[in-house]
Amino acid sequence: MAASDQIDILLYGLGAIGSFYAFILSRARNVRLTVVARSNYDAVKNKGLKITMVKYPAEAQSTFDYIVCAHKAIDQPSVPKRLEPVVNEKTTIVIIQNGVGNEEPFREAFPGASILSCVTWVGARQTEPGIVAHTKSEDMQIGLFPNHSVEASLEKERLDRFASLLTQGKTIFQVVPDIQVQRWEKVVWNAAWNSLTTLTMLDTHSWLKSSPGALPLTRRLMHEVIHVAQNCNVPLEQSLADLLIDKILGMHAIGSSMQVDAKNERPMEIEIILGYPVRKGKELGLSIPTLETIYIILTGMNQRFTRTVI
Ligand SMILES: NC(=O)C1=CN([C@@H]2O[C@H](COP(=O)(O)OP(=O)(O)OC[C@H]3O[C@@H](n4cnc5c(N)ncnc54)[C@H](OP(=O)(O)O)[C@@H]3O)[C@@H](O)[C@H]2O)C=CC1
Ligand SMILES: CC(C)(CO)C(=O)C(=O)O
Repeated sequence: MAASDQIDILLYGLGAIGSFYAFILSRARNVRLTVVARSNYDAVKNKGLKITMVKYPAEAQSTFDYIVCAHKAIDQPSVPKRLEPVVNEKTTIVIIQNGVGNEEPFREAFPGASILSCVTWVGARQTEPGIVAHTKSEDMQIGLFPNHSVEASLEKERLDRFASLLTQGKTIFQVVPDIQVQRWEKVVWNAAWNSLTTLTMLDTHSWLKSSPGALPLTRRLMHEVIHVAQNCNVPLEQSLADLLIDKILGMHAIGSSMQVDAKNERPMEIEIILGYPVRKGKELGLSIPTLETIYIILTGMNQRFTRTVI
């Protein structure tokens, strides 16, 4: 392979979703993949996978064409600093996480970089260190978080190139014109199902059947997030709430990645799923009492799991 054809990718956060997409990217031609693994470093290293593994980005001692962030968005603003040694003027950041506002700390730290923002519907879980079960569905939407200081043709080239790797990796995905629509749609879903399955420790269907108030509360919560999105100029319809409720009722009952975190007493992604919409809603003077209440209670619960991240 000519060095100029090689695409250097760093995958940051080798958990359930990171492992899934590391597998996809490892199937693409010309990709040299390096992964940053933390707690599962030894377990994965001992399996002899043909990928380069490091514990800290700086250990890679090179820069990357793409840095795929699939870590939990727990303390998002702390991550760009750790990636600084491996970012250069050609690096594109790819974010595969739930939540909204995830891109902002990266744009602030790397104002010249392109950012690709992804919403995945893959359901996966790391059952033991280094072992990941793909539990349900496979779909992803990807789009630019536009950077007006980068030429539009270059941004598109970077998007197309990454999309071609996903195609070669044989995963299901769509390139979309305004990814914020899909990010907010997914956050309406996560704000409801992740929060309510975590607070109750029930699956989605048991929660909905638990009392006559459960369905209306779920709908109210979704409507408030949609209201915030609309006021942030993201064109969602209020009818999305009923679509998402019908969607869940048409599926097997599920828990959520947040519920898994709570069961494992690990920090939960409260800020990017609830905190950002709450802050936006308050800035805009919107009435969001249900969303705010759920956010405050989950923030309290999260205190039990908060620990120092190294
Ligand atoms: N799991 C799912 O079904 C779905 C998850 N998502 C989203 O995908 C993203 C990843 O979730 P998921 O794969 O489930 O999470 P996991 O907990 O399985 O994996 C997260 C990985 O990132 C590592 N990590 C976390 N924080 C940091 C950090 N600050 N620096 C370096 N590594 C870090 C963890 O290491 P360590 O083990 O050492 O903590 C772990 O290996 C989240 O935003 C989640 O909401 C979206 C759709 C579905
Ligand atoms: C897998 C899925 C789609 C289930 O709601 C999810 O996003 C999560 O658990 O965080």
